[in-house]
Amino acid sequence: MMTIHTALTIAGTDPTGGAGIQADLKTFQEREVFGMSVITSVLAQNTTGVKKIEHMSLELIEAQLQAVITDISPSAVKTGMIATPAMMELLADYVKDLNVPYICDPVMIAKSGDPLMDEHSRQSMQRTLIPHATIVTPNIPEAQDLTGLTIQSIADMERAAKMIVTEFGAKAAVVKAGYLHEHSTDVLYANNQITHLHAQRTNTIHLHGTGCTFSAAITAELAKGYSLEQAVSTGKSFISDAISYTLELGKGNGPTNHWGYRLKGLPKS
Ligand SMILES: Nc1ncnc2c1ncn2[C@@H]1O[C@H](COP(=O)(O)OP(=O)(O)O)[C@@H](O)[C@H]1O
Ligand SMILES: Cc1ncc(COP(=O)(O)O)c(N)n1
Repeated sequence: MMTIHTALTIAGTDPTGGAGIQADLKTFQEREVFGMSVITSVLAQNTTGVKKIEHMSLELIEAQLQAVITDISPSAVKTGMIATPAMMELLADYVKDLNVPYICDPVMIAKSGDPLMDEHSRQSMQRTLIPHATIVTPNIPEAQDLTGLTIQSIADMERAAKMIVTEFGAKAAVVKAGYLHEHSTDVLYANNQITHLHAQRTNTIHLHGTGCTFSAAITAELAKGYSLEQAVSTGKSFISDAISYTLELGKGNGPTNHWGYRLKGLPKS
């Protein structure tokens, strides 16, 4: 019988489909992993920014989790936007007990600059979710916030990735280069080793949901049983194509192309 790989995302929503739960599910589907989702916050957002946020109650989040895990067990689990310390406490117990690869995308602010997490949640993330993570996937501002380091170079990214593992207890960390502008070399620290993930930088404003998409692709590959190094390398390739085969949708900073990976080798518009 065919093995079906499954992945669960626990995150907030984006009705325009570029970020959050929607981006995660599209990515899982593209990677041929059966996607499932638990919604923590409903957002009215689009490519121009976040208009309104409503958090789900802890009871509803837990009821969603129970509904999924008592029926279909996920081969890997990912968290994205987790806005409050109470949600983090609840989820930490679940990700620990699930005992499958856990990908923690420490979402703090949207590219539009809108905050997606309470100010006082930042320390909670370190204490609750990060110690259980198979891999943490911060962008530069998130890595700075978590470690207290100033990150301006690849060497700084290496220091931050190592610190997330050695001081906060995650198994691995990949610090993403998006905010650095001069390159898109991400830095992975896993199994006591630094790896640089290079990709051509695309000159575009359409970067809404890049972090969600990248971490969802890593989740899908870990769900299939690939190693951390293989999963992050496929994730990097997937996000690079999603960015370079841009769709130019929306009135602001548009979404990436979740089927870009399938267009490899074809001319870009
Ligand atoms: N302009 C770009 N060209 C190519 N890759 C990019 C570009 N911007 C971001 N990336 C890549 O997209 C992924 C997500 O990074 P980033 O945008 O920093 O995350 P986030 O969405 O969490 O802020 C990383 O692999 C990063 O290197
Ligand atoms: C629900 C949700 N989760 C995460 C992001 C971050 O997206 P970006 O990669 O653009 O910073 C977002 N805009 N919305």
